[in-house]
Amino acid sequence: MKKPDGKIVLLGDMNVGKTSLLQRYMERRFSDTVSTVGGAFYLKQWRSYNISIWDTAGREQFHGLGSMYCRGATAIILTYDVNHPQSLVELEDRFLSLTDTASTDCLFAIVGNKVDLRENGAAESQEKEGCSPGLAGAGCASPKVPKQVQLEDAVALYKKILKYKMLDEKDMPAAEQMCFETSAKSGHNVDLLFETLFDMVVPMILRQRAQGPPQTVDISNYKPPKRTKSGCCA
Ligand SMILES: Nc1nc2c(ncn2[C@@H]2O[C@H](COP(=O)(O)OP(=O)(O)OP(=O)(O)O)[C@@H](O)[C@H]2O)c(=O)[nH]1
Ligand SMILES: [Mg+2]
Repeated sequence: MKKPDGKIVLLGDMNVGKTSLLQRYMERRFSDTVSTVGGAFYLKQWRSYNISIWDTAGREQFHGLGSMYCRGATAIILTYDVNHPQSLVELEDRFLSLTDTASTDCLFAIVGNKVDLRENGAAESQEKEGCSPGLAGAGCASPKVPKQVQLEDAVALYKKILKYKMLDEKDMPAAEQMCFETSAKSGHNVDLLFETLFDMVVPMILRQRAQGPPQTVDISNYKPPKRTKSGCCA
C-alpha cells in the first residue's frame, strides 16, 4: 500500500463519539458502535491526496498506544462530550502529551460532540411532541439535558495547547476556526469538521514534499571498525 500523504488522528476519552463521528463522515450513517479496541483507520481521497484517518481507543487500558498512533500526524482531533465536562479535562490531563510524537507543524482541532443532547435540542424535540420546555418529568418523554461545556472552554483549551507546543497564536489557525461542536447522530458540523481539516492538511503535504524526504544516515558504505586482539576496536 502506498504511504498516505497525510495523517489525521482522533483522540479523546471513551464514549465521547470518536468512532461515531468517523462512521458518520465516511459511511454517512449513525449506528451502534462497540468500544474501540486498539485503533483502526480509514483512507480518504481528498483531491489527489490520500489521507489516513485514525480512530483510537479512549479506554484507559489502551492509553499506551496513543502516542504510537499520533506518530507523524498532520492533524489531531481532540474530542470531548459537551455533556461531560470531565471529558474536556481529560484532553489536557491525559491526551495532550500523547501528541508529542506528531509532526512539528501538526494542527489541532477541538471537537465537542453530542450537541443533539443539549438543552436547545431537547427543548425543540419536546415542543415537537407537544410538551412545554422545562416540563421534563411532567409527562414529557425526553429529559432536558443542559449542555455542560461551552465553546469558550474549548477555545481556552486550544490556546493552552498552542502554549504547550510553544506555537505562536498568529502563525496558527484561529481558535474559533479550530473548535467545533458536532453531532455524529444528526450529522451537525461533521462534514465541516473533516473537510476544513483536509483543506488545511493539503498545503502541509505540499510543504513537506517541497522540503524533500527526512534526512537519513546512509549506512551502505559503513565499514565496522577492526577488532584488536584485546577485543576492543582499532
Ligand atoms: N446522542 C448522541 N449519541 C452519540 C453521538 N456520538 C456517539 N454517540 C453514542 O455514544 C456512544 C459512544 O460512541 P462511540 O463512537 O463508540 O465512542 P468512542 O469515543 O469511539 O468510544 P471508545 O471507542 O470507547 O473510545 C454510543 O452509544 C454512540 O451511539 C452523538 O453525536 N449524539
Ligand atoms: Mg471508538
